[in-house]
Amino acid sequence: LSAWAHVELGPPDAILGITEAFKKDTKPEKINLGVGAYRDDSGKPYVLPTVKKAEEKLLSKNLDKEYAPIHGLPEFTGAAAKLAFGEDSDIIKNGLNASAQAISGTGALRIGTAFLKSFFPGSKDVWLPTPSWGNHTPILKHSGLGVQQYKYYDPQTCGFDFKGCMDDISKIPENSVIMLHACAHNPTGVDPKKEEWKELSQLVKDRKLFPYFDMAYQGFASGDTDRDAWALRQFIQDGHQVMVAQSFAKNMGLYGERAGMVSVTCNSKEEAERVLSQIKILIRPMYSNPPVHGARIAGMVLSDPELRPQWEQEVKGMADRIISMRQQLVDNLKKEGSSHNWSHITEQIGMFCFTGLKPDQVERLTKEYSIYLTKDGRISIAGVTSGNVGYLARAMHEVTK
Ligand SMILES: Cc1ncc(COP(=O)(O)O)c(CNOCC(=O)O)c1O
Repeated sequence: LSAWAHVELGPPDAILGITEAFKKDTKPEKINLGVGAYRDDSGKPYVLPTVKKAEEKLLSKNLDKEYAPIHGLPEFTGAAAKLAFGEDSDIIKNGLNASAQAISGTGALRIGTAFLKSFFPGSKDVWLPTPSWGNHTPILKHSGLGVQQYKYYDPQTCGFDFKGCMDDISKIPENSVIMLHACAHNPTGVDPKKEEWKELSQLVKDRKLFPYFDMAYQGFASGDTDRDAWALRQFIQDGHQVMVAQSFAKNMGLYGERAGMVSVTCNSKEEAERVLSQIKILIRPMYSNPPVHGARIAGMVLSDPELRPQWEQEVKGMADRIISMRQQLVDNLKKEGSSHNWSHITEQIGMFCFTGLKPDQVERLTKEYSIYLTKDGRISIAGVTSGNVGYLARAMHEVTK
């Protein structure tokens, strides 16, 4: 008898399953709105010119392939910390961040939650917004933490349930961890307004909660890296100690290079050294040390005086295309004669849009129009182009009449 006779077939990943079905579809007008990766206006993946330039510069340096330090390449971690906290922040000036390069944003969350499991003095429950990124719960479970949820999205308005969120957070037991999406909430695209963030910060402080920011889209949401880090920096300014997970998958297009970082803010440089020493002890038996290529690219793009401003323009270009597609989709829905209020499509921000379409309407979009999206009505705006936005609007109008 085989040792694996008992192993069951696991459920397919919901998002990858959509891409499989999309690939099998032979209709020329098919559209894939499931994938959470940027596409240019011709529907192709986009390698940023500054990333290509950085790779050429790296190649000419004839670098070796030696191991990186357990906590990553300093030329990457230093630059990524400045991007998150701000060049002239106290955190950076006083060396108060314990930062470790991670296997992209997922790895940053995995290491950060493993650190919380071992060292967080309070509850081992982490509170997620409802809904949250599908991978948050499995990552928390892998780290042996509990998962709880607080209200966040309002299906009535397809917007932020600020009141429900505040009510739920005011009931979270003191000394718990609360996960917050720094910008471009996945899957809803719904972000709190600045005034709401300020009230959330005060309440999180009153409840003595520990904020864990997931910042996977800095620069990709609004087009401005400082604007997208505003909530994180506001919380720090309000006196919170935070943990933050960064990803360069979207804002630098380094999806498959797996460049990310986890940071913990501390009360002194000495404390940051103690914290980092324990994070390194967690990393060593997990994967020992991180991949160097993506980190070298990201570190160079962020630090090179010629590449950095160009990158800021390129990430703004991606954000602007997404924002323009949101507007064009709403304009086309109006042109089709839809009487629904679609303003949430332009009020939401980042890669994704929670359309408010019901499962049966999603079903019809796929079956009758070969438009692929997740059952919850989430569409990746990156999959919308000036070439298919008219067809998408017509189909959405037809199924919501
Ligand atoms: C909120 C959030 N955190 C973290 C991450 C981490 O991504 P990575 O590990 O690629 O950096 C992601 C990437 N999600 O990818 C799109 C999707 O499938 O919904 C994310 O959306």
